[in-house]
Amino acid sequence: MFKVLISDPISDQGIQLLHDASDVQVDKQTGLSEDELCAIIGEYDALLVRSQTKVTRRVMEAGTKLKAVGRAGVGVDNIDLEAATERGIVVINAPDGNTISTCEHTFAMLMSLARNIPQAYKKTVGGEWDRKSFLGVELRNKVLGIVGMGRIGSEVAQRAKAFGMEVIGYDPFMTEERAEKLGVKAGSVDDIVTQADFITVHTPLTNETRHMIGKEQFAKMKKGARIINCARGGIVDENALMDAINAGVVAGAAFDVFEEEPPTSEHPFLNHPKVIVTPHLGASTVEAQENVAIDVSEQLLHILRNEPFKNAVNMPAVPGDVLKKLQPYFVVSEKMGSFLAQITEGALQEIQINFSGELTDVDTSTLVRYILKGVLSYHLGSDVNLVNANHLAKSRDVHIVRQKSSATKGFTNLITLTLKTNKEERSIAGTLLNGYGARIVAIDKYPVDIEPSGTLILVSHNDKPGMIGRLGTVLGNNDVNIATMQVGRKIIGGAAIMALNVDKHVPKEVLDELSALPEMKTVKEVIL
Ligand SMILES: NC(=O)c1ccc[n+]([C@@H]2O[C@H](COP(=O)([O-])OP(=O)(O)OC[C@H]3O[C@@H](n4cnc5c(N)ncnc54)[C@H](O)[C@@H]3O)[C@@H](O)[C@H]2O)c1
Ligand SMILES: O=C(O)CC[C@@H](O)C(=O)O
Repeated sequence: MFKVLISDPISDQGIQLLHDASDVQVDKQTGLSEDELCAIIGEYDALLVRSQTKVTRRVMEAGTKLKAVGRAGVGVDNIDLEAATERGIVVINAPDGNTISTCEHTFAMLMSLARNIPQAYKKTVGGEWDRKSFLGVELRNKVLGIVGMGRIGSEVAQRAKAFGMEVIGYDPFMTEERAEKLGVKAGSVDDIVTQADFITVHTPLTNETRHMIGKEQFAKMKKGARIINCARGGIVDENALMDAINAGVVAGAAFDVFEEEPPTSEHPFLNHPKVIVTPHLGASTVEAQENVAIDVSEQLLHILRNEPFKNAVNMPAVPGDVLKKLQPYFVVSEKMGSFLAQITEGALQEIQINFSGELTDVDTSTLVRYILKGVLSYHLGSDVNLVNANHLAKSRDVHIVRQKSSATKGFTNLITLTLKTNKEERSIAGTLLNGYGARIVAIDKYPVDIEPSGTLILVSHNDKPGMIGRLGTVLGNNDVNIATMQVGRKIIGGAAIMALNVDKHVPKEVLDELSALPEMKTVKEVIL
């Protein structure tokens, strides 16, 4: 008999499947502290949670029989995936079940914002018949900017079109063809902030998306724009938004999610007449809660019964002998993918992966997963893992070309990656040097020798005297210390690159100052 613990309020209809299973005993205990959960989790084969239960490393360690953790929802921010992977615990989620509810909540917020419904309701029930203060705006012929055109963003676009809105969508994975299929105009964040009357964000929270709608974007924003966030707190900079509202640039905002949840009673959104809020209710519908509970219950049953399952968000099992050969390449593979994603511009179309030398004789599909994880995490954040990396690439029409060749350019092993986007094609090669660890040995076919770790600056420029000095002066003036530096060129005076390991994160203003130097082409910061 398998024992399943449900530790958050989850739809009873959704978990009926577990109740009906003759080989499963279901226990429900909600509101447990970490200590209380640790004290009982040792008896259970599976744990089913929503977002309240924090499934920490301690909980995983106490769960000595635990085979699976199921999250009835999308975000797995409350589950320590690394600890689960280390202990061989499969973590699954329900990525599709609450898409429509969250999309509809976004629209409810958008319309409430356009017509001041919460503010008008408050006054009316307070006894005031105020028909002057709440002049709204129509949606028809207005521009909606959608940042993040995944599951929810695409559904929002479809509904906006039914309201006669013009939609501009931005997503690094959205090609012109997909935009056309969805009936939206593909634009940049800049296009959205300068042209949109309503802006809604639907990305995960990653290093790249944190504060992606911030001070700089509000400074360029179309006057009177309205902002909606039903994705994750922190994608829109809350302080910068308040300043923009108070300065009269932004006409109003509707937020379901906050940088800190729940927000404190002093949070400026809570009593501002132009801001409307809900307590993370995007997925709170009968249907969504039933859907996610059904999806996750089905998969938990498969895992417990040792049957094939889907929606795993952590690592697949790798046979021991293969693991031994591949393990030394895991980190370099992922870092190479991340490196290349960070320096390549445009919508991703193809990833070419070539293994040579001693890597030609082994099944490298796990390394492919690490590479894809590195590439895709840059855009999709912590939602990407070794189990779903292939699927995510495929579902976004990213073509993966795997090759093996004997040409090693003198190295015992070599991994060469090429990313093709709608704007450019860039490549890097990396190796594991016996006794010296991982090295990037070529960038766009320029030979280099770079340790893939920490913070790097990658510069493309024209090979002219004085370039190194000018760059060093700008970094020195801004207190950025250079640890190592590599210069690569093919011909004297031609195109060249510089790669620098620096001791700290380089502020955007400093990167802009470097980009403005004569003969510079591109300057990118890479964080590994
Ligand atoms: N409020 C709620 O209750 C609720 C419910 C469900 C989901 N969510 C959240 O909504 C968000 C979207 O969920 P989804 O199911 O549509 O996810 P999804 O993975 O289908 O879509 C996210 C999209 O964001 C894009 N993206 C990543 N980085 C980007 C960037 N820098 N700029 C533009 N686009 C970028 C990705 O390419 C992807 O297409 C997630 O943060 C999710 O956790 C909130
Ligand atoms: O209501 C919930 O369970 C959170 C929903 C949402 O944030 C998710 O990530 O699925």
